[in-house]
Amino acid sequence: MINKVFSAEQLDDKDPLAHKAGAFSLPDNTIYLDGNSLGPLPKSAEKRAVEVVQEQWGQGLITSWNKHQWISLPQQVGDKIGELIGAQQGQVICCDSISINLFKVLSAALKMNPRRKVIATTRDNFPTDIYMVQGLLDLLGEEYSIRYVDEASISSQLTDDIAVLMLTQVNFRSGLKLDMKGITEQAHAKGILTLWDLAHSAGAFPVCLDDCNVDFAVGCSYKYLNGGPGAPAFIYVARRHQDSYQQPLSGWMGHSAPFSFSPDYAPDSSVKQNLCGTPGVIGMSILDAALDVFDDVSLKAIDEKSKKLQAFFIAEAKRAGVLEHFGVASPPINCRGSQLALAHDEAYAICQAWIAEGVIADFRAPNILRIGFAPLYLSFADVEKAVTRLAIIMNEKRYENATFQQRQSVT
Ligand SMILES: Cc1ncc(COP(=O)(O)O)c(C=O)c1O
Ligand SMILES: Nc1c(O)cccc1C(=O)C[C@H](N)C(=O)O
Repeated sequence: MINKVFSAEQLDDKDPLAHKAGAFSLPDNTIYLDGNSLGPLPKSAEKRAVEVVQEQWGQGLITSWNKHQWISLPQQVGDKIGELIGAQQGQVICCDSISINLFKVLSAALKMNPRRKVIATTRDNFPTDIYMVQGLLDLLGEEYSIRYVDEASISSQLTDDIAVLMLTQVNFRSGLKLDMKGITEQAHAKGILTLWDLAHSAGAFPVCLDDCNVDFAVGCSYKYLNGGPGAPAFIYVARRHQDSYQQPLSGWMGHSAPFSFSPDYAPDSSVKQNLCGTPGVIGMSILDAALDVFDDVSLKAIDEKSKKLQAFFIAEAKRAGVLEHFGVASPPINCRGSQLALAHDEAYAICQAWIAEGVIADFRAPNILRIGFAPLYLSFADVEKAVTRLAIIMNEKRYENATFQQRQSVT
């Protein structure tokens, strides 16, 4: 896509998103290739954190539930996220974590497809997705089971005993991006409900939940949405399912009238039913402000820049001889999300050596150096510097004999 006719400087000069880096508080002398794990701090979020703590909580006390609309934040933030994932208003709610939301949606979906007893997913799905199914199956008993389908040929493995097909659109390790529209259509043809995990999709490229006729989706906000560590997750329930949807974590915030304090649970008939207990207002307010970064940019432009950054990385890495040291564990650029996986037996040590040189990427077991490209704050000059530093590490084998933290560390 990019042949080395353009320098990093030229590419940065004509980058329509170049100004966006100014919206983030980024540390000096750090090149951040890990926004696919934890996005950096938007300045708008920093400002809101102070405001929500000092003014809304500190001064407003309990009156802020109404005065600052804390009570409707989950819907307000949900709808803002909805705009980024192709969902019309009233179908997305911000709450809890992906793991908890998976439990809610899976339980509800099984109830909606009662004659079928199988949840299908891929074995290489992110572990929590699989663990949550395993936990649910324990509760449901032997009648229900999990079935693993091969990521490379999902459609041909869809059978009419499957109740729910739970997939992550972008594989957390390889970056493989699944065909949401095609797979959803084929699942529906077999009477299967679909549940998509958008952890590595939301905020990274255009997602079209309504257009793809998806049934349910979940996702997190701490990666490409830059909501901060442990920021609340979200759930999408397609409008056509909201009447029959019933999730089992029947907390008072999902009640149709929580402040009636009735002893009997009566679920809200909207996506709001997914609320369980009191929302984490501080974290959700910070996320609300963080999402403002997307106000004047399109996901199409973000996707286009991501592809250019990735192509530039590959071109530079080839030129500097870096790629000779690695296997490429990701599919081609048009079949992957906003990340690149490079395989090497010493990937952990290489990642730590790169971090020591000011370039933060990820190691993912067993042997993947995972590189995330977040176009809102990453420049072509950053990519060039990152490759230069990786080339020195590889050519001089600087990762050998170094002592690093335990392999249990996060990156
Ligand atoms: C695909 C996917 N699902 C879920 C999670 C995590 O879920 P939770 O937000 O519950 O920690 C991650 C990463 O942390 C992920 O990559
Ligand atoms: N959610 C994370 C966390 O709480 C700590 C460290 C990393 C994470 C992650 O997001 C991991 C990430 N989902 C991944 O794809 O590897």
